[in-house]
Amino acid sequence: MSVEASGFLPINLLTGFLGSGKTTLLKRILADPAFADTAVLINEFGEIGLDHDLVESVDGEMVLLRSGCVCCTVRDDLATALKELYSRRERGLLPPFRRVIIESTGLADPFPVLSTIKADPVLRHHFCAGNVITTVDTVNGLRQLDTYIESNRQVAVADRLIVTKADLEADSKGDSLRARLRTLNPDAPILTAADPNLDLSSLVAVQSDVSPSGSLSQSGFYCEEPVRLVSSDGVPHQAAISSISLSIDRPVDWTAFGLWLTMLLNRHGERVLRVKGILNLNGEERPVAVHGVQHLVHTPVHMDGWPSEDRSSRLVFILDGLDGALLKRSFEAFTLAHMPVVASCQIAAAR
Ligand SMILES: Nc1nc2c(ncn2[C@@H]2O[C@H](COP(=O)(O)OP(=O)(O)OP(=O)(O)O)[C@@H](O)[C@H]2O)c(=O)[nH]1
Repeated sequence: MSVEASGFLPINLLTGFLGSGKTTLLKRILADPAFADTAVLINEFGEIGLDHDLVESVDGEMVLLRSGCVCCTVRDDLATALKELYSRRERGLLPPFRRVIIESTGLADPFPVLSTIKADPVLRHHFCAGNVITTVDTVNGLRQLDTYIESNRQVAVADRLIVTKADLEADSKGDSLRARLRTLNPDAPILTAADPNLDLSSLVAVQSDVSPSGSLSQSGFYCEEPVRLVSSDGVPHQAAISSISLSIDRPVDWTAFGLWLTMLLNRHGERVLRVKGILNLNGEERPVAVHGVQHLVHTPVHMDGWPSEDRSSRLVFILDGLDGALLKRSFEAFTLAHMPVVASCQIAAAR
């Protein structure tokens, strides 16, 4: 039975390690009119969620994007968020979206996400599995696969693997990454994000045959026996991972900030898994989005405007074995002298 005939709403899981390009790919999908009837759930790690804003939405937990897509943030319970979304659609409170894309956190082990959908009888009644799409960063991907079990799981479960940032690396590194991906997941097509002809429809696809129960066999969504992958030292890495969120309510000096970030990543890049933020810079009307992944700092981008009334600068760091309190103190010392910084640390729970 075709998906349309089945009445099930397909769910695509968009996963991939921290900073590997999930939101970038999501924005590309949502910008395509063919996907205007999409609902997006963004699952965020860190106290200050930023992806929601970086998709250029307005504030609030659930918003209607300019493209007509629905976007909301999941902080606690994925099953509840999906049911709420479906219920609002049925009651005519949301447009009749025809698919859901879940952007997982970069630290997520995809299996619990997938089994949440499988295990819940209500969800099984309304939703079916679309492709699991996994982004892998050419610059940092091999090291992340060497170090983080979650990265291996994200690759193993994929129906489509998207290699990102190939434009920033030599071809030989891209070739090594592809070879590694092939060993972890021999079946999934490996596609390149930089390819202007990347067929988004085949990414956001659904297996053509949907059984009435909604169960699908090919996708990792319905994997009964999760693939067992063991990290090199056998230690779960989540234990050392923490996040710190910094919020600064006065404009930031770009030069001082840039110097501080460069020094931080030069010294501790291995342990700064991700930094992303929205900055209110001295002399700038529009906010600037900054992104870093380990030693790599991406070119800062001026956003179209502030996503909400909040004009404070916000930064989220995800750290592996680096003390967030020390990082905050260093930030204050370098960039803000004695300006107040509101910060909080939390221990990560990979979802
Ligand atoms: N040059 C280049 N930059 C890219 C590519 N894909 C993503 N980026 C950049 O990488 C940075 C991180 O991209 P995001 O899309 O935010 O990554 P993410 O996986 O959503 O990050 P998290 O949600 O924090 O895990 C941004 O600065 C992007 O512009 C790519 O193919 N080439």
